[in-house]
Order: sequence, then structure tokens, then C-alpha cells
Amino acid sequence: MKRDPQRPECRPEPPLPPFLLPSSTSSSAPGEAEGAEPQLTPPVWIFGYGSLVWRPGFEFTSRKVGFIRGYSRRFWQGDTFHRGSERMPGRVVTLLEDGGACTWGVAYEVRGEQIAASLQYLNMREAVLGGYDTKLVKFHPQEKDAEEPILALVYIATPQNPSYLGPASEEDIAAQIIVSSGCAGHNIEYLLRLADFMRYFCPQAEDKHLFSIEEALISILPCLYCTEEPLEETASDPQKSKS
Ligand SMILES: N[C@@H](CCC(=O)N[C@@H](CS)C(=O)NCC(=O)O)C(=O)O
Repeated sequence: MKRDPQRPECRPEPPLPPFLLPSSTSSSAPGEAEGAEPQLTPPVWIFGYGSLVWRPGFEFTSRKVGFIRGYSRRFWQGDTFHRGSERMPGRVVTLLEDGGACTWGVAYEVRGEQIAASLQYLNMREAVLGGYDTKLVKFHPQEKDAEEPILALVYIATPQNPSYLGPASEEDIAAQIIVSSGCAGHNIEYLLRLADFMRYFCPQAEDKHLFSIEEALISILPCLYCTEEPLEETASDPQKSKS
């Protein structure tokens, strides 16, 4: 896919300074480190790259489409609550450290009372229910005139969390998504909404993993994308509409 010369090339990011944000799997919300001052200063930016791109679930002041460097998005996290069950775990996305890669998503700006409310909500949704930890990353807005990257909080499910499923073929991932649903809805919806986000908001970006799974899912369930014959065809040949 042709890259837009205006867009910053995706190259390895220099390491971030260490920060004291606790792992959000601890009982405290991110930013409430035991005995240490939180490193996030208002306004706080939260980067989403999975369900957060279409369903943040918290109030925010503004949002920007953009990317982070050094990570690839992978359907390698199991989910037995939002998009799956204990008996049929679903698959949702996490980030894999990958020096030369970029992951596109949405960063949300939260201010004032929105900060504590969003972090408490996400601590429950992502950490407690989802097994995700928090990290700080540099977010690059897609606006061409965007100068500096923005420090943002991101939720990542590491291989150490109990729901981590790890790599599988795109076909096996699609087959697992097809049979999984949970409290937030079907796992198919999760995949297709993420694929639609990338098509409409980041058409210049590549995500072979995501679109290969979507293709595998459509090859198993062609009805998902079957369309009626174009009207103009049946109009020109009325016999067709009778078949
Ligand atoms: N942390 C990623 C992934 C978050 C994610 O998709 N988490 C799932 C599982 S815990 C979730 O919140 N699902 C809600 C839904 O599927 O609507 C993001 O920033 O979007």
C-alpha cells in the first residue's frame, strides 16, 4: 500500500524515561502508585487500539487519530467476559513489542474530573476484567502539522497475564472469534468494528494481521459480506430478479 510521503516514517522510538505508574493489575487505579507520586500530569491522554477506538466508555475532552511506534497489534489476548465466556474464550487485541512497527488507534484527552473517572473505569474494564497492564507511550497524531508526540497511557496484555493466549494462525483465530460472544457482544463485531475503523480512519496504514483474520472470517462466513445483485443488473434483465 503506497505510503503518504507526508506521514512520519515509522522508525524505532528512543526509550521513554522510566515512570512510576504502577501495573494496573494492582488493586489501585493507574496513577495511584504505592508510596510514589504518579507521573501522569493533566491533561492525561489515553491511547486505544482495540475496542477503545469505537467504545471508549468514558467522558473525554478531545480525541485524535494517530499511532504509536514499536508495537504491533495482535489478537493474542483471551477474553472470558466482554467477548467470550469461560467455556468459549474470545480473542481481543493486545500489543506485541516490534521495533519497526506502528499501531494506529485513537488517543483521548481527559481533563479535570474526567481523569479519575476514566482511569477508575478503565482499571475495572481493562485491568481487573481484562488482564491488561498500563504503560506510557509516545502517541503521534496523524495531523500533518502535529509537532511533538504526546505522552499517553496505554493498556497492554502481557504474556504473564492468565488470559493471554499468544500466537495462532489467522484461520484459527477467525474460527475462535466466530464461536465467541460475551457481555459486550459477539467477538465478530469486535473484529469487524476494528477493521472498519482502520479502513475509514487510517486507510494509509497497513495491518496484515487484522485484515488476514477478517479475510479468513469472511471465507468461513461469506454471508457476512454477501450483497444483493446490484439493482442496475436486475433492472436491465428482469428475469434475474425472479431467480
Ligand atoms: N487495550 C486495548 C484493547 C482493549 C479491549 O479491547 N479490551 C476488551 C477486553 S477486556 C474490552 O474492553 N472489550 C469491550 C468490548 O469488547 O466492547 C485498547 O486500547 O483498545
